[in-house]
Amino acid sequence: MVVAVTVMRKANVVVRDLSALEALGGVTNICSDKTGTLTEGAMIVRQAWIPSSHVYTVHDSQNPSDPTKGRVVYTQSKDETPQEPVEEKTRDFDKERSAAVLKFDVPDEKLNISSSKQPQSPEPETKMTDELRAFLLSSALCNLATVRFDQEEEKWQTTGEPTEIALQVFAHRFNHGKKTLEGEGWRQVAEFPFDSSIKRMSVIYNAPEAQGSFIAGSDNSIVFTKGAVERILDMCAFAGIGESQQPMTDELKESVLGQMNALASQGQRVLAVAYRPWEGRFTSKQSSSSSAEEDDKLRSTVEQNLVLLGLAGIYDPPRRETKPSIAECSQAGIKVHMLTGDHPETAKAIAKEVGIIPRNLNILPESVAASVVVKATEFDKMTDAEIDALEELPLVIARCAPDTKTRMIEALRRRGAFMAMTGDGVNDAPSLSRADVGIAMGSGSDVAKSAAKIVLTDDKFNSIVAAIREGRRMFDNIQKFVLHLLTSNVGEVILLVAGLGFVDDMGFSVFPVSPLQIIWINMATSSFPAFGLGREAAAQEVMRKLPQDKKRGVFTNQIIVDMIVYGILMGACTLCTFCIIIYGANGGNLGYDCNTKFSDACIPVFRARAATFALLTWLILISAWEFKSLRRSMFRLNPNDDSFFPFFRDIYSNRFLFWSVIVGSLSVFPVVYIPFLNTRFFKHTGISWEWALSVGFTLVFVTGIELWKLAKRRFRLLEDGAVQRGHWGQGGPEDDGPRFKRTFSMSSFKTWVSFSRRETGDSVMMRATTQPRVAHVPVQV
Ligand SMILES: Nc1ncnc2c1ncn2[C@@H]1O[C@H](COP(=O)(O)OP(=O)(O)OP(=O)(O)O)[C@@H](O)[C@H]1O
Ligand SMILES: [K+]
Repeated sequence: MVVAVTVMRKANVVVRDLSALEALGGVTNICSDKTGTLTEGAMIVRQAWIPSSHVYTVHDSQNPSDPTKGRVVYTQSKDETPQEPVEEKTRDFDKERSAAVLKFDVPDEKLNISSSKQPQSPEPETKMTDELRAFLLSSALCNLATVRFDQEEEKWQTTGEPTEIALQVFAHRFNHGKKTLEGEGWRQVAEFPFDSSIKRMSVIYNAPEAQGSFIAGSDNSIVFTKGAVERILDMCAFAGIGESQQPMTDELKESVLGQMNALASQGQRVLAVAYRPWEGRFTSKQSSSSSAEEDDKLRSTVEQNLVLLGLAGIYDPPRRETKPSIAECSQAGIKVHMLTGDHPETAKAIAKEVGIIPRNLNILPESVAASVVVKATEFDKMTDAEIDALEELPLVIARCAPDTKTRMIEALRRRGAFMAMTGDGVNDAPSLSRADVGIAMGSGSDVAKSAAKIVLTDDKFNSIVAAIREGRRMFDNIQKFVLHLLTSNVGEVILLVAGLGFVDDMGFSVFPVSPLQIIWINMATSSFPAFGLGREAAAQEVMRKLPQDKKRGVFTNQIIVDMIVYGILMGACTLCTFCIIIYGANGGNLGYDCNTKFSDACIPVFRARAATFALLTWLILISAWEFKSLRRSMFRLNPNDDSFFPFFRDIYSNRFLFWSVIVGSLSVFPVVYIPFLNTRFFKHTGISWEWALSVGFTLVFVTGIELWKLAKRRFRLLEDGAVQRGHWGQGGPEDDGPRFKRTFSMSSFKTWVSFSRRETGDSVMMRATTQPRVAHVPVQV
């Protein structure tokens, strides 16, 4: 366990409760946040849309905190509906988007070379307009993030939330950062902070003399608001400023929402930016109200009759490691759900990118496809019975509130799932403590951290998967440890109970092994190999089998049957050795009072004991090597290793186990031969030809175990459940299109051919509605 915790520290996982790590091994469902966990958490404003005016697009920016990198171009829209230019952009952007993931870590020099080679875009460079200025004012001022150039370190430093940093950096591109503006005389008079349940934030500013007049009268304060589009839009009465200002009609609303969908379906988080001139000066008396209720009332009077200034599309690329980790989960029989505060379209686009849902939802059966992506409001409206009636729980829940997370946990629990839940916010604490395993982000709030059992210092999703692998390894090793312990106990009990039948002339039962021998074996020799088993590395297939059954725990059928089979084998081997020496070689001479004293009459019994003791010790030690794998041969632990005899390398890979077995085996000799000690305490004596029996039966034992393992493999006895990947495997390459373009080989070509054949025409529909495709992943073959 301690070993495991140190390993996990290195993997950026802090385990606050040891049992949590083991529990993680049994997780069947992971509910993950999006921002920062599945994605980089480094956001860039990619597009800004200003009503009936312009679309600004940021190109070639790889560093999310550096406003000097990249260039901004805009597209003038002549039409009233700005749909068209953006659609043009979409193609261009798509290219960029997939590239963005790859580009993020590339050193700047390299990027500059490649970007300078690109033909210059014919699009006009940006010029400042009042509309843009108003948009920037609101983005920069309704914002708690800071962006500054650190002269000493020669790089851009940012603080604050990624969403806000993105907007602040965007404003900096036009020299409209908050610092600059406040330097010009903008003064904040009130703030209504962001809250993830209302998903918006507002501030009130007083403009410097004459500066604010282009959007408000010079004596007025100005309210700046930003937040989730649907919410802000409902509070807007107008869109645009100056001559192009329009009242907010249903039609206009539709068009803005359409615009938002266009941005969101590219995976961008879309924020609406708005403002409102306040009648006269907003005084601090109004803002320093006493009760929370009055605060709310004030807030709702402030946040109404707004003027929409534009939309900002903010992109947060998925982490490169996310998709493979999700695929790993899927192979391990673990489902990944995404619970995000973002808009459904954004959530859907990102979920597709990381492989939580298939790119083509049609490959799912209709009944499932309908509920893969749901909005939290829909989910919250459903009754428990309705949720339980769903064929599958949603994989993506958008616009998620903290309560939704708790409901999801309960729904999962009713289905017998064992779930891990991530969270970072203060109001995630209830769901974190209610989940079977709560995982907090290192960057998250302290409340979340103290409610969670596990903290990810690096926030990354793949660290969760690493922790699960570690949990499963621990579980496997505990199983091996237990099997080792119980097998030796069963063997000893069989030997001792059968030994009651060896009755000497006085009518006493002669012990086939003396009490001190047993104690010596249990304490001195067999405990070290047992610890050694606890340090075994993870088997290759730890992440290819179903999570352990929480109700069964360590005692699976396989462990119980193995324990009985190996225990009987051990008991039989040791009994045979004793019997051969007493009855075969010495005519059944059990001597006289041989349990207590050494005499010439007891020599046969003492010699038989020595041989039995040596054998028992060796069997227990060698079984530790055998239990490195429950199903694979000790002589071929790694099926992919094609060296002729990998035995010594495999055995030596766990040094501690190796040496404890070797030293333990050799310790038999002094124990048997040291005079006085042997006859007086261990009640055995030096032997000669009997060694052959000990060695021979050790070989019999190993052969027996190998045969049993072979039978288990051949007849698939006592297998762990195979992972059924259902309709579709998460994170899989299935819907990535033809894969052979990237790595062309004969076999990949064959799979592609069979894949495209399956995928043509109505066979898709057939598969979707009739036969779920099931991929069997064999376990421990
Ligand atoms: N600083 C902010 N100011 C105003 N609105 C914001 C701000 N940050 C986020 N939003 C809006 O609130 C929505 C949800 O944000 P929230 O922070 O609750 O999501 P999240 O929990 O960070 O997302 P995820 O679950 O993906 O990590 C965003 O989609 C956005 O529309
Ligand atoms: K979050």
